[in-house]
Amino acid sequence: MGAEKPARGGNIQRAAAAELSLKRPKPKFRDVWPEIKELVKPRKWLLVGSFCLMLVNRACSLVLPASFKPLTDEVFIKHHMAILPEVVGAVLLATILQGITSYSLTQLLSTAGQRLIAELRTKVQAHVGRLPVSYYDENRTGALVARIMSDVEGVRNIIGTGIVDFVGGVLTAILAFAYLLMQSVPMTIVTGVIMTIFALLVQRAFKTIRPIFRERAKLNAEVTGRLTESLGGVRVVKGYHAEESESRVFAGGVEKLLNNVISSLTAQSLMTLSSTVIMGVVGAVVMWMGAHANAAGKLTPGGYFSYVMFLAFMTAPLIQLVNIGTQLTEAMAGLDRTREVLSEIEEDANAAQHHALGPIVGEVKFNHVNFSYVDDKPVLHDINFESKPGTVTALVGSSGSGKSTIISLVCGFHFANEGSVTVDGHDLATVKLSSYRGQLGVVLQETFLFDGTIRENVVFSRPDATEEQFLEACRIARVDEFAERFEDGYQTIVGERGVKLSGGQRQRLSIARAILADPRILILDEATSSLDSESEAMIQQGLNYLMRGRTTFVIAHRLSTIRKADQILVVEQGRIVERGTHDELFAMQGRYYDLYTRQHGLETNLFLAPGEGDTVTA
Ligand SMILES: Nc1ncnc2c1ncn2[C@@H]1O[C@H](COP(=O)(O)OP(=O)(O)OP(=O)(O)O)[C@@H](O)[C@H]1O
Repeated sequence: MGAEKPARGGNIQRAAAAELSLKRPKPKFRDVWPEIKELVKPRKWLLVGSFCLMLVNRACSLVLPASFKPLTDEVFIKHHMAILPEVVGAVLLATILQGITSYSLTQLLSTAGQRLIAELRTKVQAHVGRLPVSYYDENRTGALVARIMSDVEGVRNIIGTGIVDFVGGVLTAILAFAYLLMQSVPMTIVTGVIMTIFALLVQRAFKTIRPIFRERAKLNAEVTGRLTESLGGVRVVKGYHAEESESRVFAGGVEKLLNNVISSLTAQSLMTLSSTVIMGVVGAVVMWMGAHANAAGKLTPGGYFSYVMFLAFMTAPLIQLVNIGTQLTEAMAGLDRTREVLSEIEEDANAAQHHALGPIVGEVKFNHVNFSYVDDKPVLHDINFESKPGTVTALVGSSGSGKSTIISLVCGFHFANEGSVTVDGHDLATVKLSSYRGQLGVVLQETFLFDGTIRENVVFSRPDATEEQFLEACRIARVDEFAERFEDGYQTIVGERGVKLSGGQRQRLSIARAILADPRILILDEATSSLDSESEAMIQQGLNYLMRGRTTFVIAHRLSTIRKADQILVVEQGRIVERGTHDELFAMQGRYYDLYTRQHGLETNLFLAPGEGDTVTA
């Protein structure tokens, strides 16, 4: 059993992810092929249709160069005017068909490409949402945003115009090459050799450019991530007058990005330069050899012009391939990173976590739990306690002692390395987390609010709540008192992270949210900040209601909560050093007594452990 648990799995997952990223420094076409196949499969017929259109399009494009031979040899030189209408008619018809097919291709493929981006974004976001908390601990928000929004952008080139243009280009080149061979074998062999060298150069250039693109996406994510953080933390930035240093950090990131773009631009312009030179060389060779072939009576003037035109038709797609190749390279790099994210194991995908919980009563037990975030750095040691259904367990202790970690284990964010955490007798490591989390409610110190309305923020925990249930929750949590005073009532926008509300209002809102969720197990991380006594009283009333009949875990700071707790666990350096009720612990005159009496003189209703708040040791 033990070996299957996701806690160990968590470390294994991390190691596997690290190993995977080491193993895949560069995406190869065959690596991303399964993904491409998956994307292409539902759009098979669209692509088949597009290829047919492409065939017509490319065949039509060859009519014009082919017309040069009869036009020059028959019409211009021999004045056979009878064939002129046929030649002109064929050219006109072919051009019109070419135009129509080009238009349809762009329409069909661009729409399909954009739709694909939307689908892929939704898929990646949903997957990221289902990943374990440990994944978020290790990845920056900005990087995740880039994974979801930018990385999938490039794939439009795979389904979109990129791949069809690519194949179309190759097809035209082959057709043109066959025609050239029919006209003059020696001239075609010489130009063929030069073109092959060019193609090899292009391939090398792709190899150089690919890592630059990978690096660019990484830099982009870093710069965007830092920018998001500094904009989000504007109050701290301004409070410390750190605008300039933030600007410097940003400028540094932008500079790196610029250098990256410039290095890829250099490679791209080198490719353009070499393609121009190659065209010149091929042109000169053809001119030289064509003139000699004409003098020897082996090539008519019409044959020569038509040859030159076909050559141009063969070279143009080759040069176009440089562009499309770059786009495809970019798309593959993006797809590779997307695949990396999609290959992360979702919380509920762990085979060991198969047990779907029905409604629970909320009996939580820690059985000799040891836990570490990082190997060899244990955070919890032999944690052993039981919380009976409907009771309050308060956790107190110094900062960094492991209180939040215990709560994380109750929430199933992390799992015990040794021992087990059980809910109603079921080991959380074997439980389908989606069936458990629906019965869990959290009210955290850092209230998490969206930039939406008060209503949206409350019903977030239960989107299908009725109007009565919503209003009842707001009334119990005393949200009604301030919400109804706003001009827009419950439709008032709270601002990013709730900046337009006071600390107390934010807390009341998050209590309403938890009341509406009606959880069996409640997690409370009380705010340490002093609130005025009126707010405090209101919040306490809401909390009292909320805690009633639920198994509550609270990182407690308010004495009222602690006094009322059925058991208090005093945590120090990852161990429970004392346990009991307030009266029992107080009478013991141990660590709890110490913490309590030291702080009591400073705060009347606030219990601050050492290291928390602005405490002065008495
Ligand atoms: N995601 C993490 N990765 C690695 N170590 C962590 C992580 N979260 C916490 N820790 C470490 O685990 C230890 C316990 O932290 P925890 O947050 O549980 O303490 P706490 O008692 O809740 O502290 P506070 O009261 O200050 O919030 C600390 O040493 C901390 O550095």
